[in-house]
Amino acid sequence: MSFGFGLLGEKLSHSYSPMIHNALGAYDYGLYEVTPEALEDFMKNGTFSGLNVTSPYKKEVCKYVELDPIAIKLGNVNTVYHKDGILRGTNTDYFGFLYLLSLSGINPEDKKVLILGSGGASDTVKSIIEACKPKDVFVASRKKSKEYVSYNNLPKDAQIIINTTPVGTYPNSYDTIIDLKDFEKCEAVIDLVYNPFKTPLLLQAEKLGMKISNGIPMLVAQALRSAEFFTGMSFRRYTADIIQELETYVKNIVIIGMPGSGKTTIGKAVAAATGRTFISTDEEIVKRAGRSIPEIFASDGEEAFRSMEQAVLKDICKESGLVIATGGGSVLRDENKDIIRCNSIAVEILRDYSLLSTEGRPLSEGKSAEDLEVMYAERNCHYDAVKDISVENNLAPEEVAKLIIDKIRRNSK
Ligand SMILES: Nc1ncnc2c1ncn2[C@@H]1O[C@H](COP(=O)(O)OP(=O)(O)OP(=O)(O)O)[C@@H](O)[C@H]1O
Ligand SMILES: O=C(O)C1=C[C@@H](O)[C@@H](O)[C@H](O)C1
Ligand SMILES: [Mg+2]
Repeated sequence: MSFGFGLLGEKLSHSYSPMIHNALGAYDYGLYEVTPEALEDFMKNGTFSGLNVTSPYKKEVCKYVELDPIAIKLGNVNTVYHKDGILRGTNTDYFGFLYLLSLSGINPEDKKVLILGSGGASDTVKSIIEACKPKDVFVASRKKSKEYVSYNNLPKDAQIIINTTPVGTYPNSYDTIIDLKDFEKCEAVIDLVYNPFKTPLLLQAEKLGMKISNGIPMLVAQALRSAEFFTGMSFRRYTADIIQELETYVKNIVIIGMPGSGKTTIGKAVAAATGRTFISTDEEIVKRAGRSIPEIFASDGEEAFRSMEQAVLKDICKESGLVIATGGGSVLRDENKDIIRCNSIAVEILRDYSLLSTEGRPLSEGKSAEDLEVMYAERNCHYDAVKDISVENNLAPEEVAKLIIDKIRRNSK
């Protein structure tokens, strides 16, 4: 077996590591999905140049490599590299979490901290949190042991909560591990998950006014530190730029707006200008149902249509890097707002009421410009709750697309 650089783990479809490492232009980096039964052979006989290691192998891999002091202290390895003919193991997650914590402005000193999960990432996080002089640290685990609290008996007065479990990771992007309503004293939530951008846990924390951070800063900082072990070159000065580029690149661009405002037209133009794949949720509903939208409304009613729309949104919005045109009423259901926001930048298309197309659109067909203005007044708060940016659709579609791309770039700075 011959391997270059890459990420070793069991299930890796969610990982942005190849994107980060390949962006450095210094080496080729791939994904090595290996089953537990094949791990020993991979570690002993694979002639790879260097590895990152992720769940569930960070502890297991320790037996195949020469550990440095930080890996010994944490008892887990996320970076494997060759030096002086020896296969060595270190831990750059430590460095990554330190970076995340300082960027987040969350200070654990004198706070009650609850860490969810007891795997490799949990040990790393705990070691850093303990060095910050917290009031108390609790680790929640499904394993029964004196050192852990159980999920049935979590400390409800925790002030900082850190999720180190994979719960909420793509493709199970809508799963959540706890309900923050039970934690009245909680001020800040860190979720090490980075795909989706905002897990349901982070979206809830944001709504409750808590400070939040996802796992992207940690992912990028640990990757660049690993790259130093792989190549002997320094890459840290690129950390902030890569975080920003990654955010813009991986988020979907979701187009929202009134029926007939140009969501599909402009969405296609944005996809053409960026090389992204375009998907229309309405077209997907029609494909799945085998009927047109007016037919679905006529035979099953609006609620049934909205349920089909929600199922389609859930499937599409958890993907990355797409342009997604939604139906005009998709923002009306509260659950859809979170589905749209979890991994996307939302762009609202605004168009003069007199120019809105109404033909074949069950909720606006036959309505005057005045009626449509009333409809917008009723819906405006829903569009506002979801949108990141808005753009007037009063130029050629290609020009409107350029405005959107430009606004997204400026918005992410
Ligand atoms: N910038 C534009 N210039 C010229 N025509 C446009 C522009 N934007 C949209 N249109 C036209 O307006 C009509 C409605 O556009 P489109 O179907 O893209 O709207 P939509 O918001 O996707 O509608 P729905 O709510 O039904 O999904 C189409 O005939 C489209 O060609
Ligand atoms: O999901 C990923 O790509 C990774 C996650 C962490 O385990 C990191 O330690 C690993 O290097 C890469
Ligand atoms: Mg459309």
